[in-house]
Amino acid sequence: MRLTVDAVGHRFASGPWLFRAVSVTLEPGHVYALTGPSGSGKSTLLGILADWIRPTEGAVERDSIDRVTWVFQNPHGVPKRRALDHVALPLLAQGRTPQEADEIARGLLSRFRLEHLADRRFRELSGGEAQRLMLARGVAAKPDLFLIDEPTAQLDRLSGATVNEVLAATAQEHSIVVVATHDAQTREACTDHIDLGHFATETTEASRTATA
Ligand SMILES: Nc1ncnc2c1ncn2[C@@H]1O[C@H](COP(=O)(O)OP(=O)(O)OP(=O)(O)O)[C@@H](O)[C@H]1O
Repeated sequence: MRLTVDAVGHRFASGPWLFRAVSVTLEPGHVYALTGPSGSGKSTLLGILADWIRPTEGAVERDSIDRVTWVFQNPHGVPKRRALDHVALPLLAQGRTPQEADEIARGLLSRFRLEHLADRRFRELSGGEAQRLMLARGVAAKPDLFLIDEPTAQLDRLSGATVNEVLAATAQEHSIVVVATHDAQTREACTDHIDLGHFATETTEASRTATA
């Protein structure tokens, strides 16, 4: 399994180039931090990796990448459902028995430091707890490509720190993980770093300065 990004560049309609000549090879087992200034195209590049957006130039080669999971800034759960159920559901969908699913889900909750909250309803979780639950659920879904967009952006520093502490737990042997982030601590928690700022073009820089 591998994702090869070859000389990729993107601009929307007649807008400026967000980035050009991005070439990286992403492999399972790694957690890649994708950083860059606001508006540099981090979310756009995630969309390109997921095959939701066709890049203006260049190519993305997907070798055995079928299942893609996203975690967004705002954790979305079912308010009345227990934390445990959120993680067990993808396991049931994979054909696990309810007993197996619960057992694996409890292990994942513990990996993301949520074991004491297994029976808590989603609506009763704090922002940091809810975001950690989304990471646990994402791992349970066993995606080939796991995209995490600004996981700490909506959190205060303390809650954000609890998310950063467990971020490395998303690493899996059979999963490529990419985390778009502004947060220096989130970047530190990842195993690898892709700085989109390096791939900005002069035009992009000029237009950003002009609009700053
Ligand atoms: N569908 C679209 N059509 C036109 N412009 C778009 C579209 N999606 C994003 N953009 C623009 O492209 C630029 C990059 O957006 P993107 O969300 O990828 O940046 P980002 O680095 O993730 O930003 P942030 O860190 O603020 O979330 C922005 O100027 C945005 O307004």
